[in-house]
Amino acid sequence: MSMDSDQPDTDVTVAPAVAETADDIAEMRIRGAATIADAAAEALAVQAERSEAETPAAFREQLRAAARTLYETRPTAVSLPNALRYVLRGMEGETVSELRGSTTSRAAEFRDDLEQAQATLGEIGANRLRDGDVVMTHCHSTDALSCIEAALEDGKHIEAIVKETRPRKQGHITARQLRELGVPVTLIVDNAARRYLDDADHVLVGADSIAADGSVINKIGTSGLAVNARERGVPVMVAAQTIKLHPDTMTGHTVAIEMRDEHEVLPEDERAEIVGDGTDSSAEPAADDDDDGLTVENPAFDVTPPRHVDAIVTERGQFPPESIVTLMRELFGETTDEPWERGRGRDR
Ligand SMILES: O=C(COP(=O)(O)O)[C@H](O)[C@H](O)COP(=O)(O)O
Repeated sequence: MSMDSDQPDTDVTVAPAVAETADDIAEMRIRGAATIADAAAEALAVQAERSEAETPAAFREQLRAAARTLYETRPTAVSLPNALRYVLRGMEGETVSELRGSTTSRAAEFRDDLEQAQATLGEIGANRLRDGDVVMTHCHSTDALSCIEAALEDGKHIEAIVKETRPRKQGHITARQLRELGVPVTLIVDNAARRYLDDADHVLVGADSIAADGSVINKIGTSGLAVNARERGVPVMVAAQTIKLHPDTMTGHTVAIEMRDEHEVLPEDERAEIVGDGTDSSAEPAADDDDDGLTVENPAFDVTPPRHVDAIVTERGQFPPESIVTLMRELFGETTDEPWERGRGRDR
């Protein structure tokens, strides 16, 4: 699924609104796998609507360029390339007007389906939650929240233990939305999760990608939580629409884990408190002028092996992780080529 950055840039105009959406995704003003997919489809529709291309070939190349711009923002949530692929495969027609119409209606269809899938998934996931259950959440997942919302609509009382989720504290978004739904929330720091698992009936998380072997790629900290939950006997439920299934993993590819800026973990002033400002002559000399000897790593996601997951809940039903590959084959076949690479990279 790699983009071929050695290809020469063609003179293609990407609508400013598309560049803005790409920036919002990269900077996490738009975040979460389903929300990213929705925004990407919307951006392609905007590109189609605002295109001033005079020929079908120019129109197609603009749409592909817009897709590449969106694709290059964040690497882990497969819902992004899946959304781009879906919309571009619906770009059909002999004239610019036909191409515009087919692309915008395909994007609208995608966005409707996404919303419907989340609602259906929520109803299926809600069946796993009993009246009075306590769920522990990690990060902020609209798919996971859909399960809780559906359980509430069924008249069940649900409570939540919400992990803060350092460094970006997406747990605060989860806590706010659960409170808006009237769910009693206990907010904890990530390090308190094992202690509070004794009070939880389920761990409920979302996913950015699901691999063919049933591994779940989600916010960093999910795998440790799942291991602890297994040790405590608390079932781990992953709420993930089929847009999260990663087709390339069927042919042996791994999912790229995004490494984000170290300043999310350690701002400059806090770094200075650790390494000093260079005026302490007794400090160990640095290896070179730029190296203060302190490395900060900030992986945004991790991989939870299937043996630590009890169920993956999709809009097509719930699956033990090991059998998710059958659904992947049914939905994707074996194709993994990217329509936005045509005319540039390996498909030229
Ligand atoms: O890991 C995250 C978000 O990470 P980030 O905040 O870095 O984007 C979410 O659990 C999944 O994306 C699922 O979310 P949803 O169910 O809404 O698709």
